[in-house]
Amino acid sequence: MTRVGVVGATGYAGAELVRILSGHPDVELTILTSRQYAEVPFAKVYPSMAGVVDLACKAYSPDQVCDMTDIVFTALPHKVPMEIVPELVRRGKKVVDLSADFRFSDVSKYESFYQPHAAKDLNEKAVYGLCEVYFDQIKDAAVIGNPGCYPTSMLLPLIPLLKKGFLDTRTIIADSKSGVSGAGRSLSLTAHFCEVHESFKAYKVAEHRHSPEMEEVLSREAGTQVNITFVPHLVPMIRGMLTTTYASLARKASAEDIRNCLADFYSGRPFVRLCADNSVPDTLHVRGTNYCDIGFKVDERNNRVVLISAIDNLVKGAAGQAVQNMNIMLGLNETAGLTGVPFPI
Ligand SMILES: NC(=O)C1=CN([C@@H]2O[C@H](COP(=O)(O)OP(=O)(O)OC[C@H]3O[C@@H](n4cnc5c(N)ncnc54)[C@H](OP(=O)(O)O)[C@@H]3O)[C@@H](O)[C@H]2O)C=CC1
Ligand SMILES: CC(=O)N[C@@H](CCC(=O)OP(=O)(O)O)C(=O)O
Repeated sequence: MTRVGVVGATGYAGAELVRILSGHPDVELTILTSRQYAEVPFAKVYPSMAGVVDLACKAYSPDQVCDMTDIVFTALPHKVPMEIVPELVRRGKKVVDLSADFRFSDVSKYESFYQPHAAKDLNEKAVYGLCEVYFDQIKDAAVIGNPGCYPTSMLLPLIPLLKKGFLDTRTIIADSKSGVSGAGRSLSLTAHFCEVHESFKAYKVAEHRHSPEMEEVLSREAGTQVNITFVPHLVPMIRGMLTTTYASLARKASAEDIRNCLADFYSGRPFVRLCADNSVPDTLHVRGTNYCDIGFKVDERNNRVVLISAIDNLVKGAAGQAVQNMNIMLGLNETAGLTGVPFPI
């Protein structure tokens, strides 16, 4: 059995990793870390895990984590992983990092939207873990920069069409709605019940830190600089993310052309589902799963395509994709641990 540790296990993304990994057939969870809950049983922090997870959290110690693991997930705030991941890798561990610290090829972009980078050499070797696009590079990677939730939901429908030249790359607008768990477990006024319940608002309009992440990947895949306008919204639900992306067509394309392009690209890929004609993705249909559901409409009057995608921000947008990356890195079945049947409602 491969031994697995989760650093930052008590946050929402970390806890979701614990949920998925505790049901994984090929790995054993050996260590969970947290500062606030050191020595506290994980099932006391998350009572739903009683009888499922019997580990107590530990304060982070690199020696202990290295002794007890073969692969480590870091589910920590940005900036913390770049301080600890280099030592883990030096000591032979594979790492899947859920923060933005290892997502950017161009470190200057990271630095202009986040902070100075303290592990530039390692960052050069890291692979962007968008599994359906970078499978071959992920197989051999020592460090994965697990994609952001908004980028995952927006890149999956766009990339196949971009690569086939269907889109006018100057016209892309993406509009996303996220559940509040996307903001993490730390207390904040923004995520306060009275501030979000019965509320629906945009935030960081055209200046969210995920825009440069999306643009870097889109530009790489299109072979030309792509700039987008991205507007995130917060909606009063716990988990789920719905993204609507609008782009002008660069050439005439029918609904059949768009469907064939998406279907070809994702043929045989277990976690991307194309919706039937005239039906649209719904966050309810992917709740708790690693699926990304994609629907689209060709707006013929305006020569535009409208793409709609739904993911669970904590699963395909974070922990599920991280486990999918681990499976690919370890040569396991890509779906191992991720095949739970969706809730019908
Ligand atoms: N929530 C989501 O939907 C998504 C999250 N992510 C990414 O996953 C990572 C974790 O996010 P999320 O779970 O939401 O965040 P949370 O705030 O819920 O959890 C953060 C975790 O890190 C620990 N932690 C916090 N500060 C530090 C620190 N300075 N040093 C060491 N440990 C620390 C916390 O435990 P303790 O304080 O006890 O140490 C906790 O376990 C982030 O990088 C986030 O961007 C990515 C995609 C989606
Ligand atoms: C609803 C909400 O607040 N969402 C977070 C993004 C989710 C996330 O954790 O993204 P990273 O992995 O890049 O940090 C935000 O807008 O900051």
